[in-house]
Amino acid sequence: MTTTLSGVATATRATAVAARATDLTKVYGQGETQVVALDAVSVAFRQSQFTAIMGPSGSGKSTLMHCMAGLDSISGGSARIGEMELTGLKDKKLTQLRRDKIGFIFQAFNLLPTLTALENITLPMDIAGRKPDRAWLDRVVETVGLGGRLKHRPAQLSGGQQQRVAVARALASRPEIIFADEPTGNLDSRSGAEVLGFLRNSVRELGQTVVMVTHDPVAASYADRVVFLADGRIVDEMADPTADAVLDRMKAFDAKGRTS
Ligand SMILES: Nc1ncnc2c1ncn2[C@@H]1O[C@H](COP(=O)(O)OP(=O)(O)OP(=O)(O)O)[C@@H](O)[C@H]1O
Repeated sequence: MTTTLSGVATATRATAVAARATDLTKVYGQGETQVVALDAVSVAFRQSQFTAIMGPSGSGKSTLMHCMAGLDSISGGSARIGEMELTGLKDKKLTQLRRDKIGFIFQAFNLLPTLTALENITLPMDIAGRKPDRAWLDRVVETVGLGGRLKHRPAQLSGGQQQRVAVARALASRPEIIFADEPTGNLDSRSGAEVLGFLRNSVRELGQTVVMVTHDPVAASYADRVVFLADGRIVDEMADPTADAVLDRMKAFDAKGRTS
């Protein structure tokens, strides 16, 4: 049994659910222009697990992530972060929930150019007026592996290093769950591998929970589990994925249509 920094046993955390969708439905528009982006999706994301969400373009990956993260409203069913039900939460509570319980990583790194790497990492907590847990921050920074570059500004860092700063920023407040939307989409394959390795370490060594949308079977192979979406429904999932197995599954979508 591995013990995380907090002393919480990973084995215990692994059985708990960090986020859950139950019959989650999202409909955009009305009448003839109506699009059912999510069609009664039920899925649980366990703590200390790295999940990749894959599927053809337009299958609902980003919508699922946005609804789960409280960035978009829900048409039906429910979305929960930990024990907190998102439906019906007022804007202020939703903002608090996003700030306190959720970390975000986007394709664009979204770092502030005038701040150093370290200042960028602690910025969300500084804004919230919260002191970072020093031991945790040290551990995150160590896992980031930026060495002597913490005083550098974003322009002095490579794309991969900048994205690692963004990952560390998402981790700094120790959120319940991190949602990453194509985090390696702007990176070359070497830098992408660095960032993915770091994300995986944050799960294995720090006990974090990560959900990542990706189009890339190699990126998905870093995850513990892949969930496949097609036409707004979950059509399959795979444990301990390899890039080849994921690629084969994606090809099956093309060969048999989206609802295979
Ligand atoms: N704001 C919106 N208004 C109307 N329709 C939308 C909106 N956002 C998404 N959709 C539609 O919902 C469906 C799912 O979109 P979504 O972006 O979640 O798919 P995706 O799997 O993330 O696609 P991609 O891989 O291309 O990013 C698509 O048919 C899309 O056109």
